[in-house]
Amino acid sequence: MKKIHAVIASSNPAKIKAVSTVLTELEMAFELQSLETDSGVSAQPFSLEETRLGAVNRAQRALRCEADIAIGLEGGVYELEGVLHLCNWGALYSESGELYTAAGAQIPLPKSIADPLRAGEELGPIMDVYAQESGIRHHKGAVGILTAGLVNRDEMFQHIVKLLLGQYMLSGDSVACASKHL
Ligand SMILES: O=P(O)(O)OP(=O)(O)OP(=O)(O)OC[C@H]1O[C@@H](n2cnc3c(O)ncnc32)[C@H](O)[C@@H]1O
Ligand SMILES: [Mg+2]
Repeated sequence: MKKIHAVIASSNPAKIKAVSTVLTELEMAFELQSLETDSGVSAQPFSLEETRLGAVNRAQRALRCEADIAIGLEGGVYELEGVLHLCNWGALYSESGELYTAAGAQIPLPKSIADPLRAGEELGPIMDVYAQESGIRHHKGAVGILTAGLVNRDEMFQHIVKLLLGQYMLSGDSVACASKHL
């Protein structure tokens, strides 16, 4: 069975856990490397386009370490009918240069979170103040706080990783097919 070499373009534990959980569930032989890459967008993306681009840039930059696949995951916010929403995007680049993208959960943000975001603060620290906890971005995330723990950030990213890997496996572009019983 060929071992798939995957890179996740972040050192955020919620993102690393999402990828390793999905690869483990798929019973793939894999090696997962974590590599911090520049997203090439602002620290707090403020539109669907910017959030998606952050994920794509991360994946593209992470592929430079000669992996079979590189995955970028990015959280952001965007405005819908006057309400700021959390949004999440993922991108997967295969070693042959094919790009796969997918969006994940979106959920409205309360005004007390949206106001400081509009004033230029980052969501991570705002969430820590809001929930009176520390390092929320690294585990349950805003989505975990806003769903009473029913969907934590790593679970939310797992869904995106499945959407990415599923498209990649279907494409025939995939060492993943050889590495798994598909
Ligand atoms: O180290 P990286 O990979 O950059 O991880 P990050 O937590 O900064 O995550 P993103 O860059 O993808 O997210 C962009 C911003 O939105 C924040 N953010 C996004 N989703 C969040 C969530 O569910 N909970 C807390 N903060 C979140 C995050 O803290 C950043 O300020
Ligand atoms: Mg970040």
